[in-house]
Amino acid sequence: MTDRRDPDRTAASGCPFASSRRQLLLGLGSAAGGALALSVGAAKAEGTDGHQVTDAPAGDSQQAQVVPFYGPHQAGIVTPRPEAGLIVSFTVVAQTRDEVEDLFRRLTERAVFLTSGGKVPDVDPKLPPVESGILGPDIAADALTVTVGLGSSFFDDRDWLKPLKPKRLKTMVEFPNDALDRDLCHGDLSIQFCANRADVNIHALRDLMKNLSDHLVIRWMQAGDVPVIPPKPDGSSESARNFLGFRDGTANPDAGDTALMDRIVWVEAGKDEPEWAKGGSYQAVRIIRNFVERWDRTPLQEQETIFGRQKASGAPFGGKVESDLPDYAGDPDGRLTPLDSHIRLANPRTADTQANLILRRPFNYSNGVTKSGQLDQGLLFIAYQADLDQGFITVQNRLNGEPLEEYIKPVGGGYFYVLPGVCCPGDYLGKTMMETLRA
Ligand SMILES: C=CC1=C(C)c2cc3[nH]c(cc4nc(cc5[nH]c(cc1n2)c(C)c5CCC(=O)O)C(CCC(=O)O)=C4C)c(C)c3C=C
Ligand SMILES: [Fe+2]
Repeated sequence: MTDRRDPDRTAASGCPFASSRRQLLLGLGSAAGGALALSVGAAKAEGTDGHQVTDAPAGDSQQAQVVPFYGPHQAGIVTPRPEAGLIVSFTVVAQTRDEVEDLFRRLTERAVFLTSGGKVPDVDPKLPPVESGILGPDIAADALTVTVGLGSSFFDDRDWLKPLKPKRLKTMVEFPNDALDRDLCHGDLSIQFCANRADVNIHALRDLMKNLSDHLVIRWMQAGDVPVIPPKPDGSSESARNFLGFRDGTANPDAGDTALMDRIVWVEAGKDEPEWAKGGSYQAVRIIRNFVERWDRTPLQEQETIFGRQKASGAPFGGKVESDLPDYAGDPDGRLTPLDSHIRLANPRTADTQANLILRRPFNYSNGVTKSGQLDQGLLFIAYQADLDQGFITVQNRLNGEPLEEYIKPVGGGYFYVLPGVCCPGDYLGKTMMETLRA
């Protein structure tokens, strides 16, 4: 276990987490492996950012799982990915400094309650119930995380905020294979909900909608899920499959590696970003439809060539198991792994392209059927990086024109800046930003 405390924060913040050990997440080999640590009843595990995953005293072990809200970074990024995900994009009505501060304070207050769980207060039956009631009178945390990001328009539409905009935050523009539906794109504020069950995410959303209706209006949303696969008896783990039948998450950077996450995911002090943004991260969201009927009629060999991996095992060509590494240096002409395969374009594994690593946290989605009778299924792609240009945008530009494009169509999404974490009671989301303005 390594102690990688951030000396700046430890000294300056006085926050309780700052002096706690930031252990590696127990048994966490990858983001997918992390999900295992959480779901398979690890009574207590600590993420790379000081978020301890604990079991609360009541409820069954799954429902009682708490991913603490407080920490230098928001939870829901390097913390284990549970089964259900939901991204909601909002238009923010709040305009003035006081209104925006009120939004952040109340959003923080609700997120603290929802992510820790508790009892719904009784109310005079002549009044409307305090909340939806869809989880019953005892709210279980169920590993819920609530991760808040801000879109470019949030800064652009408020003159007083323009000077504080994160350097690389911009409005997502169309890539060549995109067919973006503007009703499914962008937004002032994003909330990523992740939990063991979809109804926990919906409950949290309903709570925020009820309590923050004066500040937030939903623009679009997309839910998804991904099975959490328990580790094998020998301790090894396998990634869940996407709706094209391939294991997805295999080569994701290790979310348990603090130094790596500090380099590729978190905006740190000293980078050319506003000081307030330290501890945050860029979030790229893409709703990518999969043409599954066409895919299911494509020969297996062609499918594998498109991805550059074996479908059954997830192993790279020439390898046996999912965790084997592809050897591109020994295959410069792409005889084994085609140069235009998805994995080779996404990560050519050269010294230079180490700067383009991203942390993926995708979910599969199924939205029923289109008007023309095709299954409307795909990938809710979510990725985090310290530098949006070097990360998602560079990787997507390398993927432009890839053979996989015949089977996928990005239709929505957006870019957001995930706010730094909330250290402790009294702190609130966006406080560093708001205090910069008041200074
Ligand atoms: C711009 C970033 C990426 C988009 C968009 C994207 C879409 C997408 N991916 C799959 C399926 C797989 N992706 C895999 C690996 C992989 N994908 C990206 C990036 C994007 N994918 C990266 C950086 C990597 C890792 C490459 C590496 O380091 O070797 C894989 C292989 C297994 C894995 O490592 O996860 C699959 C399968 C789909 C279906 C999709 C859009 C619908
Ligand atoms: Fe991919």
